[in-house]
Amino acid sequence: MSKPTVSRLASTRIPTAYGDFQLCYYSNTLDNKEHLAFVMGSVSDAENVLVRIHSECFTGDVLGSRRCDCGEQLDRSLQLIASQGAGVLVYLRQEGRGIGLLQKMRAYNLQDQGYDTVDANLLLGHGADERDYSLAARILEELGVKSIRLMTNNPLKIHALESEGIRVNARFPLEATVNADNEGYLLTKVRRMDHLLKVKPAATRVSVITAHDCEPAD
Ligand SMILES: Nc1nc2c(ncn2[C@@H]2O[C@H](COP(=O)(O)OP(=O)(O)OP(=O)(O)O)[C@@H](O)[C@H]2O)c(=O)[nH]1
Ligand SMILES: [Zn+2]
Repeated sequence: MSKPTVSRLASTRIPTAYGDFQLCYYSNTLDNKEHLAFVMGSVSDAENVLVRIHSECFTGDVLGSRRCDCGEQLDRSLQLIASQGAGVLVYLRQEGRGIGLLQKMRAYNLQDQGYDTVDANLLLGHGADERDYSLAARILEELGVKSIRLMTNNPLKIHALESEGIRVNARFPLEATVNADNEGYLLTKVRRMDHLLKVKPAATRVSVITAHDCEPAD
């Protein structure tokens, strides 16, 4: 099967609390969703660009839900990009790890009955994680990014990007604040999804395996 392609249809300046970003809107040949890149500084032809591949989470990103760490990761990654003066946040419309908002809401109800985030997906007839990173790779290529430092705790995301031809030179951990509502969820990500987090009891910070600096991606 041929690789999907992306086309940048528009780009506009978005001033934020962290400075000015360019919001780039992409069409693509894989799905009908509005995938985006939020770019600061000069990234074309650049090596080791600081990158976040963020999967849409309406409840966490927009509503500030404390069930997950998405909103905090979004905010922190924009802050980190601004602190470096350059970087890219790719915003993929893969709500609910690819199952969509409706099914994620049903999965939340199952979690309130005691199932974990993985089993809830499986009970609904979905995979644990249905995301695809091919469009993220094509967007990074379209921006001219040569190699990246990826802000993530998810090793599968690194492998998926590498298998799409992206050079991931380093991983930058993203801390999360543990609370009573997300503690079990974070623990499941560690135990069942191999996320690189050490979850301490609620009301403390999650301490990530390598706390503050980039580490080799492999
Ligand atoms: N199906 C489902 N999706 C969820 C749940 N909680 C968060 N999500 C979605 O999960 C996606 C974010 O994935 P995460 O597993 O939190 O993190 P990640 O992107 O794999 O890894 P990081 O790069 O470290 O953030 C977003 O699309 C959220 O909407 C849940 O309980 N069930
Ligand atoms: Zn979330």
